[in-house]
Amino acid sequence: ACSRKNRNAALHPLWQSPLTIPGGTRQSPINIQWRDSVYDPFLKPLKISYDPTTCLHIWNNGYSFLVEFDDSTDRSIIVGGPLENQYRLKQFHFHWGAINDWGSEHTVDSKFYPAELHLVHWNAVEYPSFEEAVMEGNGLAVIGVFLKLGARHEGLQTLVDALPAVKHKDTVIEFDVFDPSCLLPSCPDYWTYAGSLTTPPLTESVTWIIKKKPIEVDEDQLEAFRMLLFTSDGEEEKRMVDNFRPLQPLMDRTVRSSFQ
Ligand SMILES: COCCCN1C=C(N)c2cc(S(N)(=O)=O)sc2S1(=O)=O
Ligand SMILES: [Zn+2]
Repeated sequence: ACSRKNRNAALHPLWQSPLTIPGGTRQSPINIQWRDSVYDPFLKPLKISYDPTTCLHIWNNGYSFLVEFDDSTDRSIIVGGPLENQYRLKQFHFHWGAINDWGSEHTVDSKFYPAELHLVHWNAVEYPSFEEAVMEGNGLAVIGVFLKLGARHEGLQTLVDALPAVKHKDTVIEFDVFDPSCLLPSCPDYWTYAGSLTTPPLTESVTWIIKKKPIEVDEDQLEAFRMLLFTSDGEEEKRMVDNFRPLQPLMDRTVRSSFQ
């Protein structure tokens, strides 16, 4: 069913139409209707322990910029929350808009934020590799954090200062110490639901953990994201903006909250 909201979502050239995989019953992103979310008292607090020295590099993959981590050991993990196992940090990336009125993938009560951070983790307890975990229903756990316009974020600035070096698609820069927990809000509250990757292969393998509180970044920091390019060096320049997927139908899913 193509709800009114879907028609409003910016249809990005990458998504000629709201792409859903045939038979997809748990696609992401979704609108989180606060009053329809169900408080689950059995949800545990999410425990996050990242080792900043596992940070490897920043990579412009032509869709977003990814900060990738060494996931060969359990040095950077999350556990608890809705998760049965511990999950290893693989990478984090962002989605953002051309202007501040939109840019996030998830919405809350149909409100878009100017950007959204995704911290991608995989279930290394049950699966031998990230590639295999991507194909399994409980293979991935992604923490989503909304970014709102406000004060300058000092932790993010070290990342922003490196972005000019990865302006073009398929450029990489070494980035060897960064603690992504500085990008998380201090409030422990989150929503959680069963969903999918929001970019191809769109596999339905993600336990989403969406933080209720946004972090604040300033206009210059959002503009730094917008000066990245989708295109390689030498190609006609296309600014990397609006790299978010349209909202997908909730179907037979319940969004649970860790808070009342
Ligand atoms: C074998 O690997 C297949 C590629 C999987 N990945 C690529 C993405 N585009 C991607 C998007 C993700 S998102 N936007 O749903 O967090 S997570 C993620 S990912 O897990 O890092
Ligand atoms: Zn993402």
